[in-house]
Amino acid sequence: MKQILLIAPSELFALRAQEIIDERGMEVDVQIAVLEDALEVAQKGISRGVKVVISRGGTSSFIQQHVQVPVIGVKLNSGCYIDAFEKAKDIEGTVAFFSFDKMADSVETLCYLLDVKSRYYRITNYESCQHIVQQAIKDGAKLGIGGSVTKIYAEQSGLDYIMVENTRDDIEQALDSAQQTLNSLLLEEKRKRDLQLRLHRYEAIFNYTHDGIIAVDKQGKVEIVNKQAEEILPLKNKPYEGKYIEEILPNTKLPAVLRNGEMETDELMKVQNVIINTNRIPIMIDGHVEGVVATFRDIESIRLSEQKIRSNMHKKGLISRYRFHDIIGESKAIKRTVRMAKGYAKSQSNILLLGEIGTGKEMFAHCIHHESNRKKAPFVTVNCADISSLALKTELSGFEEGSSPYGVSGSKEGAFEMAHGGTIFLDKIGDASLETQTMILRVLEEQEVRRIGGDHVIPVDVRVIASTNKNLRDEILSGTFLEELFYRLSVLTLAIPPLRDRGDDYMLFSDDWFRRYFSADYYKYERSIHIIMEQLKDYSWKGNMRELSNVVERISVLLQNDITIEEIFSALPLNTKDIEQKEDVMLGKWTRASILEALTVSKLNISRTARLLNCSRSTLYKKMNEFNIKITNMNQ
Ligand SMILES: Nc1ncnc2c1ncn2[C@@H]1O[C@H](COP(=O)(O)OP(=O)(O)OP(=O)(O)O)[C@@H](O)[C@H]1O
Repeated sequence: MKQILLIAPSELFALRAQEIIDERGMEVDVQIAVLEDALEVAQKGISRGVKVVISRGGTSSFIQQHVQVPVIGVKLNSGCYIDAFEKAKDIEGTVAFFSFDKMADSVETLCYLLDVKSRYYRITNYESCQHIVQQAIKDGAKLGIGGSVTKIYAEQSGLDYIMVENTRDDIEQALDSAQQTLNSLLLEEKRKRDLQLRLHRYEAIFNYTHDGIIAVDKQGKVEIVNKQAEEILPLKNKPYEGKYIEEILPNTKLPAVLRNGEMETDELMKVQNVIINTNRIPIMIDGHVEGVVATFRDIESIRLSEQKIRSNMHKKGLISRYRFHDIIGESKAIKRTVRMAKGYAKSQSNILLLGEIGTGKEMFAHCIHHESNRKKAPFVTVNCADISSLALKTELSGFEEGSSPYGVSGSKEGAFEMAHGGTIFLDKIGDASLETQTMILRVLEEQEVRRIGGDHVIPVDVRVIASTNKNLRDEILSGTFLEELFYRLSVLTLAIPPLRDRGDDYMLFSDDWFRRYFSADYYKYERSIHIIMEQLKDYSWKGNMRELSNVVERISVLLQNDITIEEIFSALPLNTKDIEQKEDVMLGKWTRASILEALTVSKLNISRTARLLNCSRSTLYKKMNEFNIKITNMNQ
C-alpha cells in the first residue's frame, strides 16, 4: 500500500512526476484531478492508508481544508513561466499573474525587460479564486497566467489563459518533502506506539502489582493511588484526590521526603493499624523535589502469599499426614485418648503430649492439627533432639541474607514463621537446651520472632504442640527445663498410653503391618503369625509401636525364608526379663497351657522346655503327645 498520493493538475505534471518516481524507485500513487475531484481522490486514498498528499496551488489548499493528513503544495518557480512569456510578450494590454505563493521577483524583472504590462494577484484560498479572476478582468486583463484552479474560472469568464506547468525541480522538491514528512510521521507513529506500549505496561504494573502505590505532588497533594493502596490502607471510600496526604494518612512521612529529598527504603511502619513495609522515593527534576512516590506492602499479606507458595512447594513437609481414623486400636485406653485429643483439637491452647518412645505422639500431633481450625495452614515439625543448640535456633528463627551461622548464602525462613497461622510440633522438647527453651518461651510470650541478623520482628500466630518422653517435672527440679515454658506448653496435656496398656491392640497393629508386608501372600503365613503373636501377649513392648514394627518386620523376613517358629523366637531380641517372669508363672503344673507356654518361652527348644518344666526330654515328648502338641515348621 502506497502511503504518498500525488494529485497532478495536468497530464504533463503527472508524466513528469511518474518519471521521477520511477527513477527513484519511490512508492507514490499518481492521479490527475483538481478541486472537488482531487478531494475525493485524496479522501479515498487516505481511507486506504495514504499518509501524505502532494498537490498544487488552489487544489492543495482546498484539500488541506478537508483532510487531516499533511498536504504538500508544489511551488511554482520563475522557470515555469518561460513558456508563458512567449505569448505574454505579444499581448497588447495587461497580463494578470495568479499565484498562491508570492510571485518570484524574477518574474517581475522579466516582465519589465520584455515590456510586458503585468499585474499580480495573490490568492489566499481557493474560494476567492473566482472573485480574483473577475477582478482581473475588471482591471482590464487580456491574458491570465496561473494554475489549474484559476484556469477554470478564467475559461468560464472568457479570459484568455495560460496554465503554467511545473518544472522537474518543483516536482522533485515536493516529492522530497513528502518523503521526509512521511518518514517523520512514521517515526512519530512508532514513538507513539512505543509510548503507548510503555504506558500500558506501567498501567498494568501499577494496577496489578501486589504493592500499594501512592504519589504526591511537590505540595504533598495526592495525585495517584492504585487499587492495592486503596485496599491495604484502606482508602476505598475516602475521597483523597487533591487532598494533602497528611489529611488522609497522618503519619506517612512523605512530607519529610518532600523536604529533604532523601530516598527511604525497606522501612517497617504502622499506618491505619496495618503493618507495612515501605519505600519512599523522591521525584527529582533539575535537583528539585517535584513529588514523592511511596510503594508499600502489607506484611501480613506478603507472609500469607509466601506461605502459600511454600506450602505448595513443600507440601509433604508442611501438611499433616495422619487423621484420627488412621489411629489403630480398639482398647479402652486408646479410645479414651483419641476422644480427649479430638476435644483438644477444637481449642486454641498449646498441648503437651506425654508418652514413652514410639507410642504415637507425633501421629497424634498430626491428627490434632488436622482436626483443628488451622488445618489449612502449615504443620511444621521440629525435632529438638539430636541437634546442636545453634542448629535448632537457626531452624526455629531462620536467618537474614549474610547471617547464616553456617555461611549458607541467601536468607531462610524459620519454623515459627513457616508455621504462621498453623501449628508447630516441637518433638522431644525435653531435649532442647536451656538457651533454645528461652528462645521458644520468648516467641510464645511475645508472639513474634526475629530472624538471626534481622532488624525487625515478625509477628507470628502459631499453636504449639510439644511432645516428650521425659518427666518434665523432674527436669524442672534438676534445673534442665524451664518451669515457665512447661506451664506455657502444658495448658492441655495428653498422655499417650504405652502399648502394654492397650490390651490386644498390638495384635491389630501387627496384623495390619503383616498384611501390608505380605500383601496377597498374607494368608499363607496367617496361622504362623497368629501363633507367634499370641505368644507375645504379655510382652512389655518397652519400645512400643516402634519395637512392635521392628519385631513384625523381623518375623516377616524370617517367615519368608522358611525359618521355623522355634528359630524365629531365638532370633527375636525380646526383653529377657519378660520371659523370665513368664517362666516363673508357668513352672509347676502339667497342663496343656503350661507346656505350650514353656515351649514358647524357650522358643520351641525341647531341651530348654524340659529344663523349664523340670523333666526329661522323653517325659516332655510323652506329655506333648498326651496333649496332642505337635511342633512342625508352620511354613511347610
Ligand atoms: N495408634 C496408632 N495407629 C497406627 N499407627 C501408629 C499408632 N501409633 C503410632 N503409630 C505408628 O508408629 C510409629 C511411631 O509413632 P510416632 O512417631 O508417632 O511415635 P512417637 O511417640 O512420636 O515416637 P518418639 O517418642 O520416638 O518420637 C509411626 O510410624 C506411627 O505411624
